Amino acid sequence: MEIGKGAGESDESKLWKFAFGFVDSLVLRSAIELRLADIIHSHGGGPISLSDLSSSLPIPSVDTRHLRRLMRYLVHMEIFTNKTTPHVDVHGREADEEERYGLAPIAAQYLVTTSDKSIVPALLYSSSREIMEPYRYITDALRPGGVTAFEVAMGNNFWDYFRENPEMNRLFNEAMAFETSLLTSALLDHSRDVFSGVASLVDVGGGTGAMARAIAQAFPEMKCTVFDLPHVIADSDEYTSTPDQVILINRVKGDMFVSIPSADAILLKRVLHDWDDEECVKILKNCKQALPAQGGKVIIVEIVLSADDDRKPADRQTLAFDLGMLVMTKGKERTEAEWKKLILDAGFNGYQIKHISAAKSVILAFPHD
Ligand SMILES: C[S@@+](CC[C@H](N)C(=O)[O-])C[C@H]1O[C@@H](n2cnc3c(N)ncnc32)[C@H](O)[C@@H]1O
Ligand SMILES: O=c1cc(-c2ccc(O)cc2)oc2c(O)c(O)ccc12
Repeated sequence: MEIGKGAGESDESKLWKFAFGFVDSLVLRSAIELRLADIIHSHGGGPISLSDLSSSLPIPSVDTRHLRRLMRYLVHMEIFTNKTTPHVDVHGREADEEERYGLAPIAAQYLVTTSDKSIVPALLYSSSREIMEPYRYITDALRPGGVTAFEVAMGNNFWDYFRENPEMNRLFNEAMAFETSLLTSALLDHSRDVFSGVASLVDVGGGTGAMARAIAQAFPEMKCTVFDLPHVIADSDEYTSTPDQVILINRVKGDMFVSIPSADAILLKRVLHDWDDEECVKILKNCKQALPAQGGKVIIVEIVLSADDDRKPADRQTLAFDLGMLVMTKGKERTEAEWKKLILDAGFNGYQIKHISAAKSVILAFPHD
């Protein structure tokens, strides 16, 4: 313990933790690549011996002493559990002690790929080279002139890179759809009034249509359309079926900076935070053009930063999202005053904000009185 410090962590150990913060994400990635949670799950949830685990891995050979060290770290992260039991040899004699591993609750819920709550696509995406490497160039993103850290690291802008890399396009779309699945019930249960009575809706930048499908399922009379770039729409399914319903949505390819299909309501979920103010005003003006002459609304689902967030570092996740936008795109998270300015600059008449979950809000922008 440092002199003058309480019983808490020393400043030095805090700094070491920051310095090696990437280790946890990459160890988790290795656990996913090795399908450790799936193997233990298919072994009845464990416990499974180190030798059985080792012989079930999707790689041809492994040094079990190395695997044991990886498992030791994952047990420390509380992803897996471990027990040491005496190993009995073929003659019934007690030989060496043998490590056995089980799934901790977090792995059983989120890391088994067949679980409804599997977070595996989002973890593979966020620990990919394409997403980790740009963070090494944050300093470059501070220069005036608009080149993002992603462009410096990957040699292309974020959206064009995905267009040219189908595997990353698929991973990004899957990660976005996973994020949507976490928010769907909060959005539909707590904001039913926002959608009820709407005859047609276009989800602009709606990815592969996870949200449009959830809305179509909750409001079967509504004509729902997902609108996105051609390579994203090409990665989406035409329809999905539940045991009692076939959910059909329209899928339209296009560019929101050019024009947007007409509808009573336009949804923009986590789209505007990818763009600078001038680009957001352009997108919002195109949305306004797509709305009817009377009524209509734009439904924006985004983070609304509290005005003094830079003095409240407790909400680190929100600040990390904002930095993520700085690193990947030309966007940012915004305060209510910043949202108000964008909406009014795009020619809308009024707005209303509803808080829906810890991180997200619904901002309704109305074009007419
Ligand atoms: C951060 S993702 C959000 C996806 C989805 N709305 C969600 O919340 O999961 C932003 C989306 O905007 C789309 N996008 C980017 N540029 C676009 C453009 N010019 N026209 C239409 N969509 C675009 C991307 O392909 C991507 O699907
Ligand atoms: O690069 C990203 C990553 C995310 C993301 C991935 C997985 C999660 O569980 C949460 C967020 O979100 C992004 C996003 O919303 C965006 O507009 C651009 C890039 C990313």
